[in-house]
Amino acid sequence: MRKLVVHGGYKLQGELKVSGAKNSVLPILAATVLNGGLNVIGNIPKLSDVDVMVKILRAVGCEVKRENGTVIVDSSKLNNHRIPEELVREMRSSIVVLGAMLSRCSETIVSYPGGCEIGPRPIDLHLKSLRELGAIIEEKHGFLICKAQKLKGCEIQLDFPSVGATENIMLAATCAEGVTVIRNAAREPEIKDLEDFINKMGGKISGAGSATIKIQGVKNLHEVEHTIIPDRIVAGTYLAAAAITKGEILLKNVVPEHLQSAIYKLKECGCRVLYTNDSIKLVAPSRLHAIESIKTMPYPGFPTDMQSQIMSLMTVSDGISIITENIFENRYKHAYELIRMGANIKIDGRVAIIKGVPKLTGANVTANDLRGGAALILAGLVAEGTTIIENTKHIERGYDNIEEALKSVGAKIQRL
Ligand SMILES: CC(=O)N[C@H]1[C@@H](OP(=O)(O)OP(=O)(O)OC[C@H]2O[C@@H](n3ccc(=O)[nH]c3=O)[C@H](O)[C@@H]2O)O[C@H](CO)[C@@H](O)[C@@H]1O
Ligand SMILES: C=C(OP(=O)(O)O)C(=O)O
Repeated sequence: MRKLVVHGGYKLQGELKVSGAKNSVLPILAATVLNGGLNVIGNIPKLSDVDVMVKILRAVGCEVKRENGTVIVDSSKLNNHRIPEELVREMRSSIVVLGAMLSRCSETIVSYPGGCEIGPRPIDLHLKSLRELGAIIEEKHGFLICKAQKLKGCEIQLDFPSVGATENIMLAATCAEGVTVIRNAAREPEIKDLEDFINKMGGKISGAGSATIKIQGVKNLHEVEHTIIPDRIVAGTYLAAAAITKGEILLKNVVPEHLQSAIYKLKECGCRVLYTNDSIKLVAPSRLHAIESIKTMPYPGFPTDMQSQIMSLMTVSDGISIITENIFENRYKHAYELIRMGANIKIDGRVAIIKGVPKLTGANVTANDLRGGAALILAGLVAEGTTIIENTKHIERGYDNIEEALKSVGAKIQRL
């Protein structure tokens, strides 16, 4: 099992370029099966989740070439409708291949998806919506056997603005007969990126980024070239890393607009944050202030994917901070690891109360999920002594070489 060793106490200073967004690249790679042709996609991050999605595409018959940061997918020879179970179980977002495959094939078989353990992650909204579009889905022995002769556009009201369900509907409805309208759709920037990608291949989608998305089904799609948007959560993590070490950082290749809720909280804890259209500069204070209330919400609210990292900051802030995790039921496993490093945190259901301490101390800790792992790196950067983080495979799902990035701005961190 791989480990990261972090020697604390070094201020981060310098410039970092942000990689492409995991949560954009995964549904966009799934969308490459739609056109039955060539897809050239740039700004692809090196992530284990991307490796899994590429394996899924190859398993269904796509030809996939990877050259540096570009992936070229030729989906013209799709010849298998069964998605290998071991791949689907490796990550949650593999479920979006369902909508894309149903658009291309009259039948597809997938298992229930896996992913980080951050609480129950049902797919009822995905299945209900796909059924409303006309898919017949049987659930048997952990598999979903899905059939669709011709999907038909319809009006779909989501009970919750689920990111994955919104994407699955967009993918399935792209070539459906007639118009589909999604109400209470997710508004994340990655949804807009998926809309842009599908439209570039000839789809007719409008409204992404708002709560109502309209998809006019089309008969034919063509080849496409696209560049993935920067990862707002990676950007937020780097800003938090600079903040916790009392450092100063300039991020390039970033969309500040996508990070407004995180920037707002970083300012609330005393950081100076300046930005242009595609860069953000953060200057940390000599002591971070506590934040009275952080509540995770669907975009544009504070992202659940930044909750763990902001918690690390709060452990060494001046005062008491309160976090409420509204999206996932069990996303506080990192808190127990932070406590091993000297943090003062009380968890009560969805609420975490963090009393800032003057210092953390290095310890042996375990990354139980992706962002929890990132939070432990941040804590390690400021802790006295050495922190050893085990089980880093989760971190590799979402960060493209995080240790090299942090090293380049002054962190002392190595992989064992
Ligand atoms: C690959 C990707 O884009 N992952 C992101 C996506 O995950 P994902 O798409 O899985 O997240 P959703 O927006 O679907 O989930 C949000 C909430 O809705 C619930 N739910 C969802 C679907 C469903 O059918 N039924 C249901 O009850 C979930 O259990 C959760 O409580 O959005 C999450 C919330 O911003 C982020 O943390 C993930 O990083
Ligand atoms: C929870 C996350 O991802 P996924 O939905 O892919 O598990 C995340 O990116 O923090």
